[in-house]
Amino acid sequence: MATFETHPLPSHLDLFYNGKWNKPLNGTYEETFNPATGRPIIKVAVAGAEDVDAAVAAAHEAFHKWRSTPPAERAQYMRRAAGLLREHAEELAYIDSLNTGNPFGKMLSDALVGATSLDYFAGLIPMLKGDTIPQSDDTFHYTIRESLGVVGRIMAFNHPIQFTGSKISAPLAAGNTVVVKTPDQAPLSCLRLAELLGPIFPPGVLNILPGKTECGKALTVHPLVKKITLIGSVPTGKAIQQAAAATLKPTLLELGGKNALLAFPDADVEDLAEGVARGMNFTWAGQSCGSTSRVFLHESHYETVIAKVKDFIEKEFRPGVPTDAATTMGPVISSAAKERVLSYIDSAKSEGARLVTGGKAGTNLPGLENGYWIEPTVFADVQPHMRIAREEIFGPVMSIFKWNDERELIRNVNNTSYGLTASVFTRDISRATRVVRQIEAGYIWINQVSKHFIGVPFGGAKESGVGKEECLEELLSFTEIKSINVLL
Ligand SMILES: NC(=O)c1ccc[n+]([C@@H]2O[C@H](COP(=O)([O-])OP(=O)(O)OC[C@H]3O[C@@H](n4cnc5c(N)ncnc54)[C@H](O)[C@@H]3O)[C@@H](O)[C@H]2O)c1
Repeated sequence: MATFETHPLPSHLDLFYNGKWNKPLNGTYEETFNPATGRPIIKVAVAGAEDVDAAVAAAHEAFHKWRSTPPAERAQYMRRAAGLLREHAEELAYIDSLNTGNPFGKMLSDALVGATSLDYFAGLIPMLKGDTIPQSDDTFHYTIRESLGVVGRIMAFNHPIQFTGSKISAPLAAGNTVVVKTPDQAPLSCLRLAELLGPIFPPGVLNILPGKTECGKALTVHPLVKKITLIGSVPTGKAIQQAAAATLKPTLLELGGKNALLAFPDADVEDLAEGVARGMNFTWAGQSCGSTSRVFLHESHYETVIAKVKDFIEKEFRPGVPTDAATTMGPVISSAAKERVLSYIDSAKSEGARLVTGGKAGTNLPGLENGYWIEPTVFADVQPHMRIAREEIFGPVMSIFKWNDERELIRNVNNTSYGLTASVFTRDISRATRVVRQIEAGYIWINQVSKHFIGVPFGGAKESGVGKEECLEELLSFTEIKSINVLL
């Protein structure tokens, strides 16, 4: 098992901007916790509005040189960053599992996703080109793509190193400088990332601020921040869009979901049961925006599949020390999150849903008794009016519905203001193709769940987000088109 000795914590706990470590101007440091034990790990700086000013000024200063750096050279910087991330993936994964409670094995893949993203966007840099537009013989019209300036990137807590590695990639590739606000609850891996990657970029190009809401708000309203992006909840997305309106700042928002899995009678029940269980992402206690937390099973296989899902979950997902490579399930992020999830479990019971498995908090594992543990929980016979059917829980709680009429199924699936992901299980490709057209969601799987594929646009419909990531469109969204008209 990894330990502090084999995988040390970051040695800097301050703010990284202008190519160096800076103390927070208000002198504030706060504890960050290990959610598996409930114990504090170490105190970390909390950036305030004045620190944001200083970091943005440094990023603005660096912008003019960075945007003029030849594309091939920019790509080299990014490939070096990808290589370093890969080289240090184990250590970053260890820090993330300590600070988020997510199991080490999966955090290792997270770090590698960050590296892949840096390489992918480095490779896309040649796509930052303009057009020529035919008009008349005596004129010449063309466009160029320009970088925006300073980009603010605000992070959610569930995949800190993956998000930070991935989300700096497109804006940096497009010639922007970046100020990252780390997740409130889990800043440590981002600080280690700053130690590793910060020095390889020119000062001010990559800036990383541990901070909380005040830091996010200050970035959002700052006039020198030319685009603000968020991975977070719908209410935060709305607050950011409103605040960004004051400077007419474009936003890129990756928000929450209440995603549906639709199972048709011809689906293979073994594959389906595994897909239902895995789609809930119990490994990180259901804390994934893409989790298919609403499962619609056809009446013909309803009880059979429920029994198989229960078996699968009880065999597959067991709490354990998150830094241990064999652990398959972690806790939720905080005691507040634990209380919130438990209130949903209570509401499901009182509203008449049937508890299939789980439902309890806590674990007896030595040393983990005070962590924020909740059993993987499944409710069946859920009705559309119940709270667990309507609200994003962001915890290990799945709702199963029974259906027998396709039109009513689609109506219930779309009866939500969210629209992030969905999954359809059927062996009939014609039916799958017809059904996915009717589902109001931005990212849909057929006969699979959860996976992202670099290059395939990821982003929500309806209130689940604005804009697409992980693709060429993301790169282009960090540029602006300038049109030039020449009289010959
Ligand atoms: N669509 C996606 O790709 C995606 C991925 C992961 C998580 N999420 C969503 O994120 C949420 C869970 O993450 P969370 O609890 O960290 O979300 P959150 O909305 O509470 O916080 C997200 C970030 O926003 C900052 N913030 C909060 N209020 C702000 C404000 N007024 N102005 C500026 N910044 C502000 C926080 O400090 C934090 O860094 C869930 O809803 C989940 O579905 C979405």
